[in-house]
Amino acid sequence: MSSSNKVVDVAVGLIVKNGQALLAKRALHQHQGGRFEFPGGKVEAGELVTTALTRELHEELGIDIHDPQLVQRLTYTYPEKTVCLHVYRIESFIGEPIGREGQPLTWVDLDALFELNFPDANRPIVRAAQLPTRYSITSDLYEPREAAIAPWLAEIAIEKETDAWVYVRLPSVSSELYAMAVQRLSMLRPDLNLIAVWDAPEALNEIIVGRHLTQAALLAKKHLERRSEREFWFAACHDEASVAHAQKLGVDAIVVGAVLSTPTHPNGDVLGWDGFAKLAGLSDIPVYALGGMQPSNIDEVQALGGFGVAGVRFV
Ligand SMILES: Nc1nc2c([nH]c(=O)n2[C@@H]2O[C@H](COP(=O)(O)OP(=O)(O)OP(=O)(O)O)[C@@H](O)[C@H]2O)c(=O)[nH]1
Ligand SMILES: [Mg+2]
Repeated sequence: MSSSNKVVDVAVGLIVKNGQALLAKRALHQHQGGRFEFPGGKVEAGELVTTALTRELHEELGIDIHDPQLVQRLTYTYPEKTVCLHVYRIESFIGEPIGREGQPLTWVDLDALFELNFPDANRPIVRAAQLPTRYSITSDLYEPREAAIAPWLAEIAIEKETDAWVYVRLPSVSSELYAMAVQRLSMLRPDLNLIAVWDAPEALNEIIVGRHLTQAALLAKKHLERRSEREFWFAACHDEASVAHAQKLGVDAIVVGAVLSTPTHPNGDVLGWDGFAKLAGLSDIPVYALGGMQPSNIDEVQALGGFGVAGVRFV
């Protein structure tokens, strides 16, 4: 293999403060010059990726970072070279960032990142930057009829935190009733980022942020057609084959479980923490842990290579 075929590992910092990300502008003479970038740089031979991240952000910005969280590993082939961007979210650092190499810096609202000119590899980073660390799931209607929507809404209205991402999971209902429930929830709680089941009616596209594939639907899917760049796809994965397929398909994040047994699924197949760590390690995209998870499990989940927690009842 000639050296030009080698994958260049790059440590990339998604530095977030007050809902904004720190960007630099690449110099014109650089690869993908003149475009915005997330600060970072090449991993040196024999260097740990996190060591490279700490070094690069110190060299480029003069800051010392704490507790970087792996978001994704993104491989992209440019005409000139192939890069693997190891993207870490950083919310804690010491020092005020300055462009120590003369590069201009700016803070940009996370949802405005979609509008900017980044290196071609970066589109998935912009989407991943929007993802929450909590993936909330609804309980089902108590029975599959319209009258059950009102009490269901009342529960959700008090249960879900402001701006939560909520997967509307109603396995028992028809698609008409499903659409009605999602529409009414979106009117009652316009702040929520609603995720519909993968085959929900197209009429919901205006009010949802994305769709969720069950593992069976994921495995049956050969292509993923994103309706817009801002449409997020999630998929449930319970084994290695589904984790691999989700990545091949290009979904944005996966929900892996069941990590622990729960009252609602007492006899289901349980991965345990070891099983979760194994699947999370195989994933280059963000992984949510599902099954007996609470927001307080986030540190444990992230220590095992996960990104966030998923669950029906967060307290
Ligand atoms: N830092 C950074 N690099 C990116 C991004 N997206 C992307 O494709 N890259 C690519 O990753 C590669 C390495 O990044 P870099 O040029 O920052 O490397 P570096 O800091 O070590 O710079 P140097 O080699 O000029 O000293 C470049 O080919 C660059 O185009 C991004 O968002 N941030
Ligand atoms: Mg750099």
